[in-house]
Amino acid sequence: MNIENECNIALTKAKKKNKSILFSYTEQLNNIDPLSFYSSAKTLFQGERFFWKVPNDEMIIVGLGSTQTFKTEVEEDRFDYIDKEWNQLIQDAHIYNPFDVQGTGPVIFGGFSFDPLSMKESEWAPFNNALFHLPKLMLVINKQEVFFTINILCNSDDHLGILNHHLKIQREILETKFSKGKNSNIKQEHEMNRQEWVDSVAEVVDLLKKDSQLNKVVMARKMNIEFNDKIAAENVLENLWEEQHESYIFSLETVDRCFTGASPERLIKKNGDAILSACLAGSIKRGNTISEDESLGETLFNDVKNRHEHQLVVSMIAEVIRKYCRNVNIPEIPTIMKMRDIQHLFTPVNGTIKDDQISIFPLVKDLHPTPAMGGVPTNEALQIIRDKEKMDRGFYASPIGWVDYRGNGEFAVAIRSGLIKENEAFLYAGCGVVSDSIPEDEYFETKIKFRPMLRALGGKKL
Ligand SMILES: C=C(O[C@@H]1C=C(C(=O)O)C=C[C@H]1O)C(=O)O
Ligand SMILES: [Mg+2]
Repeated sequence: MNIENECNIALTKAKKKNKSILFSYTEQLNNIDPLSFYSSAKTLFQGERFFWKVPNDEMIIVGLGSTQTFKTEVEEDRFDYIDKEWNQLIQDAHIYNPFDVQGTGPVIFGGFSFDPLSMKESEWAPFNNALFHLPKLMLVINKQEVFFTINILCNSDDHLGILNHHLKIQREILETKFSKGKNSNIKQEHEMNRQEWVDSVAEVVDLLKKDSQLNKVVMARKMNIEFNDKIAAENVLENLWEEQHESYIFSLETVDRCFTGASPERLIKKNGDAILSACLAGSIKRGNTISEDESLGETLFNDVKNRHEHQLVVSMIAEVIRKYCRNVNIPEIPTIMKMRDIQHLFTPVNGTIKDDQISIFPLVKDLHPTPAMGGVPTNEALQIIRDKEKMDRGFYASPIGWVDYRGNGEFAVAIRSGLIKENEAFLYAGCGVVSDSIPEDEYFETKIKFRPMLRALGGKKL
């Protein structure tokens, strides 16, 4: 069997070098349903699963188990840390991957905390400042082609039994039929006091008015929901898939927690030397009729406050992308992106990377947080967020995504998201506050942004 021969090469290398060597083997398979694949591994791999789907379904990745987990508490350098650790592992790896397709072969999936210097809350503790899994088993569906990768860490004293063990697990999961459980019932919802939040936004508006150097601060709030029984992350994911098909759908599990959501916002994509980013900021609700919806879209497009909020994001992203890319292309005016519950101003950005040896991590590091999540200037805005928000955003509003061994990858901004922990869910929503923001309107905007997660959790009829 080819896989045995290849595994033997890795085992020999591990013996010769007297160290652990990553063995990664990719093959093409017939169709597998990604959600069933994720769900079937509940018993075996809960706490070590991830899920990723892009808006047009061109890329779906499901990872199960963890051959290696990369976690760090370092602050500023958390991006470099993951980049280095990942590079070190793949440098000596034995990789069998005959496919020249992005996302195949060994891939890590994970994300970063929003702000390592913010206050810490216990619900986020196991995520650290960065958390990535290299899965044991991974399914990748790239433009309808199905690939399956198995990753094994071979120690110097291991033998072929290690491969058989993995193949047995693989068979077990592929043969498991999963039946969807019922949604849990909500016991109670708790939001931070409305007036308190509105007041803190008003304080930020005052700061923005007083200080001409300060242009924008993104303020978020959280909602805690308690359920009668444990929440099934698989159900939430399936609901998000059905209800928010136009979004990035993601989940990242660790220990007894699952961070999941449906984000409309790409941070960065790298495919060879092609770079894509997106500016998304400025929001308005959807209309009840086509004509009301169109007229709301027009109002958004012509609204000075929202255009300003948006332009601040475009300027910053343009600067970072120009630093790394040539042939940068950014339309002069935004278009309207319509999601199920909300419409946004949207400007796509693309370019060609100048240095093709560079990985995606430095771009992620320089882009995060964009003024769609932090503010302008970044550091001043972050300090105000720490002072005024008084909560731990955890991985909310942060980069979440994947990187393959060739340095390709994609990160979305993890908004419209929530953390599920047994029978509790913590949902987050924020909005760009500028000097002409009306605090009550910003409250309403965050209310709309909670909807995708609330609906997926079986919350209020929306
Ligand atoms: C911060 C969020 O969304 C961001 C803020 C927006 C705004 O203020 O108009 C729009 C899109 C997102 O970039 C969120 O959904 O929590
Ligand atoms: Mg806004």
